[in-house]
Amino acid sequence: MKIAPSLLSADFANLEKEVREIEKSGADLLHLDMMDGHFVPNLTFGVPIINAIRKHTKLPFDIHMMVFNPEKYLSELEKVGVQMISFHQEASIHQDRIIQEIKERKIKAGIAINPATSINNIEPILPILDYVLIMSVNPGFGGQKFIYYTLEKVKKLKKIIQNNGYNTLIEVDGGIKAENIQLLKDAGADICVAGSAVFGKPDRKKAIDILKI
Ligand SMILES: O=C(CO)[C@H](O)[C@H](O)COP(=O)(O)O
Ligand SMILES: [Co+2]
Repeated sequence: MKIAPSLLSADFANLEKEVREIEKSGADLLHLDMMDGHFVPNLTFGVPIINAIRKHTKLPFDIHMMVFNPEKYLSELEKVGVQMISFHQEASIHQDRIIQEIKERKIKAGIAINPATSINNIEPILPILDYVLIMSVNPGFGGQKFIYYTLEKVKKLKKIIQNNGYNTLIEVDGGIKAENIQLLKDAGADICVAGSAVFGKPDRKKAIDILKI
């Protein structure tokens, strides 16, 4: 299973140092939470900041867009050089079109779903998705408690993917820590995002090693 540290819990005044350190600490991806203050009640960073940190690490960039009108940012993100983009099922009524637009740019396309959203809503588009991002907290903030009922969605989705022979990966995001990561492995998660459990710790390498056990 891959670990994607979320920059949301990093020291925003020292981003260059933070991303260099996380690359050396064994992170597989860098998870970047774009929030617009409308889709979620919080504002983080946009393309200029993502572009600034792109120069300091070779880690694949996993962009989690918690924004309305996600299609507005695709062209700029392509220029920056990002490898994965997910947008929220709840934020767009043109999901198929946006997925195609991401894939045309040779970027992996994912759809994110809130804890209260059923996976039935995304079943029709599973064949064209590279990954599904299952939120295990309500989007908007780092450091929240893991919502345990979302594990059932991971298990159900894994079965659908396996039964149909799809290549879709499952990423889980929110409240993931050493205490619950085994449950996510057992449920079939391929990528786990961890913000406070990695950037919130003084020794990031040790934090990632613990999650990978
Ligand atoms: O998308 C997110 C919040 O909306 C973050 O990726 C997530 O919360 C990571 O932080 P933590 O591991 O501290 O929960
Ligand atoms: Co996220």
